[in-house]
Amino acid sequence: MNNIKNMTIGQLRQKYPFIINYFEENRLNVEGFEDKTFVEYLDHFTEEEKEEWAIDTHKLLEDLSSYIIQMIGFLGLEDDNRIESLTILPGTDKDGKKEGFHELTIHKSEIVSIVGPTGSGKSRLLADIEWTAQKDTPTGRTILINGEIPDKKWRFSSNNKLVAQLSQNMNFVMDLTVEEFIRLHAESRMVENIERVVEEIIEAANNLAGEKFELNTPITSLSGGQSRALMIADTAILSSSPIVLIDEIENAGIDRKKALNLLVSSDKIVLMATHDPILALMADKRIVIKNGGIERVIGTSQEEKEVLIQLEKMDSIIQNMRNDLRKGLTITKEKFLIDNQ
Ligand SMILES: Nc1ncnc2c1ncn2[C@@H]1O[C@H](COP(=O)(O)OP(=O)(O)OP(=O)(O)O)[C@@H](O)[C@H]1O
Repeated sequence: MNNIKNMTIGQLRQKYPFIINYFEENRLNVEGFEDKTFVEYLDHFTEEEKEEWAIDTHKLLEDLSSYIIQMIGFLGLEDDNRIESLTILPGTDKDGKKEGFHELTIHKSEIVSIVGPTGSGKSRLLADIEWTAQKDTPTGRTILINGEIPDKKWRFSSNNKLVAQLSQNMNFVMDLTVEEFIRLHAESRMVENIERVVEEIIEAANNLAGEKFELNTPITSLSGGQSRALMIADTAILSSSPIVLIDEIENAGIDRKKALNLLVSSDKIVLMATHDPILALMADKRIVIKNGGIERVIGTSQEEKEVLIQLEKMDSIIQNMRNDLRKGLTITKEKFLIDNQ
């Protein structure tokens, strides 16, 4: 909260859209001062003006902080920037044996992949994080937020979720168009410039999806890949959740690299369970799960990053081939010969 004084009015309005009401209530016209801090704005009044309009700068500044704190409390919103890290403390594997790591802390803008055989417990780890487990799940793990035991409110608040889940089954049942869906979400988040957000989300989603869709497309008629793309764009741009959990993004028919970049660029902690080598190596670290327990945590090496570049080339060949086949074209050797040196 200390940095309110250092934020520009534009930044304040973006972070706390309700703040326009404060300016209105106090009959302060801040137009044209978006690049100035609130203190700078108040300083622009002359002594005569302050007297004439009874402007008490000191009080206005103090009231602004209280107003923001009260509104956040009232609306059940949280300052998501407060989340800097997520820590996993070990529990036990399926045989009750202690897990093979001491503690794992993941910071903002980090991507961690979760690998392991089918049924080994990848989804269970994501579920532990979502529930902010406190030795009260089958694994006995403990989840800390910013190094501390998190408030239980995270578990139950629907408006203010710690975690956004992007799961394989993204079947919409609501009878809404894409635009109505985004608007509804934007309104519930009290976004100021809804039009802009709607535009941004549809653009980002179409950038991820193979086939473009329109604002008036009913969400029930989106393909699996398109609804995935919409949810990822919506989560990156509009969700207040600082942690994103992804279970199996691979078959979604979207540009996986762009999707991850979009999520990470919005300062989120991203954890994804995956069987896909490209996604596994794109992460900064990977958690290896075996028999229900975290066996080890591996940092992605420089050599692996180099292999990843090759893998991405191979992948783009496959993607192009897929697109050509979809378009009814034939496959030629020249176009798809892999240069393997
Ligand atoms: N440490 C554990 N102790 C007890 N049960 C566990 C543990 N870890 C996982 N399980 C259980 O094992 C089962 C399989 O786990 P899970 O569904 O997480 O596997 P998965 O790795 O996600 O599989 P897939 O790759 O098929 O999606 C679940 O019922 C889960 O609750």
